[in-house]
Amino acid sequence: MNWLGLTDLASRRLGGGVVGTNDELFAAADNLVTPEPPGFTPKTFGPKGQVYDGWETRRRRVPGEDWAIVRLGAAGIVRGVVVDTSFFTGNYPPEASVQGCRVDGHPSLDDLLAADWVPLVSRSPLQGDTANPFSVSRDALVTHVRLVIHPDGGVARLRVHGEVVPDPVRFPDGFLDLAAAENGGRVVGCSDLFYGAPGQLIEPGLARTMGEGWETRRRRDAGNDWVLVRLAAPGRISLASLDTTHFKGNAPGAAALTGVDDRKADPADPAAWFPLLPRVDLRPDTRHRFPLRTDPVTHVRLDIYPDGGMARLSLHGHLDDGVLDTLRTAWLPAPGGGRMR
Ligand SMILES: NC(=O)NC(NC(N)=O)C(=O)[O-]
Repeated sequence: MNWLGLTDLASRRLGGGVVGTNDELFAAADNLVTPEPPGFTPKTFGPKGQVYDGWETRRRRVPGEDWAIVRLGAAGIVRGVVVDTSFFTGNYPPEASVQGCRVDGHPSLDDLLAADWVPLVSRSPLQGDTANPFSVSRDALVTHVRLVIHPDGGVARLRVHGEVVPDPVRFPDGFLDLAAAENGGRVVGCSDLFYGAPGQLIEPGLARTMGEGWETRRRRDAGNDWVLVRLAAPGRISLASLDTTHFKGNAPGAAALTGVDDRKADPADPAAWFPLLPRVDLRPDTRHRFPLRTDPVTHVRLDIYPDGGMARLSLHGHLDDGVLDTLRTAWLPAPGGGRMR
């Protein structure tokens, strides 16, 4: 499995955050979950030393290790972790390990320190100034991860790629945005990502700028651009929102939605796809809402004509029969009040 293409569960864009650390003298652990790639300006000194875009602890003078605990923006099953030491050359940690835990609700740092942590990445060597990838083979639903560096040093980013398992308490009636990344939706294909990543279409909230959407290059042929979303779960869509906010001179002229149910047909077969929203004109800089009434689908394709940019795509609807029960089962409290054994 190419787990690098899975959602970064820790990303600040989904609401991930650093809950605590034992040391961040040189650089704040909060930087670990910054979505943008790390940067570095050499010979830039603040009151504590060279400024780094990452988490950096002081040089340890007693035995031990340093740690930072990250609350995932979306709970799920971790398939791989990247410990990115970009720009840390003479001060990267020689080794790291990662653990996960599940604590439901809104735990304090003390709750988390007392949690039962399970290994996700065993103590492993790191390289400096490198995105160090580690695949994870444990099928555990986790809400938090702990990065431990042995014995000290700096890490620019921690990426925690995995499959979102949405907590059904968030949608008691089974009605949700089936495309949303925080619910488990994922962009699995697109025609063009020249100017902006298509995964941004399904991130939470409104795009603050054109740069936070998906934008294709100007097409000079007869074709059209498209993006393919694997929904969080099978469901019937009743409201599609196609948001061209910020795209004033480069909104698509029109768009259409088609869908497929991969439990009944092969998405690779073009004949399996059926219309959800027939081709409709779009306006620049506008949040369009289209009421729909669809059969259950697992994948949705957005076609834009001929090219252009979109800020957000949301597809609200009801989960198909049985899906809510499956999610409730996944989230049954673990023995010991929700803590994983
Ligand atoms: N030049 C450095 O980066 N020195 C140190 N770190 C910072 N941030 O200044 C260190 O000792 O790791």
